[in-house]
Amino acid sequence: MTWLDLPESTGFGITNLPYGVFVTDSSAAPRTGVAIGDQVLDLAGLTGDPVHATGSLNAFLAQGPESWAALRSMIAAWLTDPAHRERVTPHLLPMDSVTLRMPFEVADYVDFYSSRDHAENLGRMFRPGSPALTPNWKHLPIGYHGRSGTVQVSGTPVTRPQGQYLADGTPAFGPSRRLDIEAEVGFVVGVPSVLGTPVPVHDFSSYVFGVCLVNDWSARDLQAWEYVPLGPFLGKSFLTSVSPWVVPLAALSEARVKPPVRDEPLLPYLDDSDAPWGLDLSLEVRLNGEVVSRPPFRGMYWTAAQQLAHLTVNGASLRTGDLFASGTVSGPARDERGSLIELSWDGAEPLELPDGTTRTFLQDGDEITITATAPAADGSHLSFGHVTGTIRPTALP
Ligand SMILES: O=C(O)/C=C/C(=O)CC(=O)CC(=O)O
Ligand SMILES: [Ca+2]
Ligand SMILES: [Mg+2]
Repeated sequence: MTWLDLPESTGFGITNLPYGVFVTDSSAAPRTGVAIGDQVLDLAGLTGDPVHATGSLNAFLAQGPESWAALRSMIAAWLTDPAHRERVTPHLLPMDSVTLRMPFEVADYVDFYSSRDHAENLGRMFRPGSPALTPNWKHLPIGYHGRSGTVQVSGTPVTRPQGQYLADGTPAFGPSRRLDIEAEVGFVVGVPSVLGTPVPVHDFSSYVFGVCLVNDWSARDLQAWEYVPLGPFLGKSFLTSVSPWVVPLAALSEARVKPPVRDEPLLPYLDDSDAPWGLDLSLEVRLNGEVVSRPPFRGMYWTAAQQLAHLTVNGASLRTGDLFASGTVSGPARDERGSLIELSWDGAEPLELPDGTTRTFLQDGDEITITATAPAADGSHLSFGHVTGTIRPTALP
C-alpha cells in the first residue's frame, strides 16, 4: 500500500513505475521521472543522482539489471513507507504540469513483422495470387532496419509525406493518398552486447529494459511502389511515434504468457521453450477519440526474446537505446486489426465512424491514439500511457 492518494483504478500504480523524461515551465532542464498515479516523481531532484539529470534514460539503462532492480525496489519503498513521505513529497509534480519528452535516445531501430494475422492480411493485399505468408515467415522473425532519427515522442505532428506512387500504372509524385498507422509494441535495449557474440533467447531480460507503445506511420502507396526487393524505405521512414513512458520488464511478470504453438519446428537458437516471453497486452486504437480496434498482443507468433536472439544471431551487436518493435499487432477478428489498410481491407470496406463520416486511410486533421494495458500483480491493470499523433498537410517547400 502506498501512502499516496492514487486516483481510483489508475494504471500507474505502485506495481507499474514506468520511466520517462520531462521538463516543467519553471525548469527547462529535462530529467528523469517515474509516473505514479496522476503525478510524476522527479528522480533527479529526489536522488541528486546525475544519471537522472541527463535528459534521457540511456545512462541509467546502460547500468543494467542489478541497478534497475535496486532503484525499482527503492522507489517502491519510498512510496509505500510513510517514513519517507516528508522527503519525497516535494519531488512529486502533478502529471498535467509537466511536458514529457522523448524518453531515450534511439540508437538503432528495427521493426519486425510478428503478427500472423497481420502478415497474412498484408500478404493477401500486397501480393495477391501468392501464398499469404512468405516461405520464411514461420522459420524466422522477419524484420527491417528503420530510421532511428525520425523516432519521436507522442504528440509530434505527423506531416503527410510526399513521394512516388503508382497512379493507374504510371509513377506519380505527390502527398501520400494512403497514409496509415501501425499499432505496435516496442522494446528498449539497456545493456550493449559484444560485436560478434549473439545474445541467446533466454538472456532477453539481461539486455532489454522495458516496453513502450509504437505507431509506425506508413504511407501505403509509397511503400507498395518502392519496397521490392529491399523492403520498406521512404514509406515508413518519415516518422515513428513512441509513448513517453517506458514500462520496465520487471512490471510485467503477471503479463507473461506462453506464446502460441508454432506450426513449424524452430531452429535451436529460436527455441524459446525455457523463455516464454509472450505478453498479455491489450491495445486500443482510437481515431478522433473513437475506438476503431482492440489488437491483442498475446497472440503474437514471435516473441521479443526471439526477435532479439534473431537480430543478434549473425554477431550484430546491441547498443543502449536500441529500439525494436513487434510489428503491427493484429488479431483474427476485424475489430482487432492494427492498421487501417486491414480495417478497411485495402480501402474496399470503409470504416464508419460515429460522427457519420467514413475512413479508408487518414485525412488531414485526424488524430490517432494508441493505448495499452496489462495485468498487474495486485489483480489490477497497469497502463502503458498512450502514443498519439495528428495528421498535418504536406509541407511544401
Ligand atoms: O507485407 C508487406 O510487404 C509489408 C508489411 C508491412 O508494412 C508491415 C511492417 O511494417 C511490419 C509490421 O509492422 O508488421
Ligand atoms: Ca511496422
Ligand atoms: Mg515508421
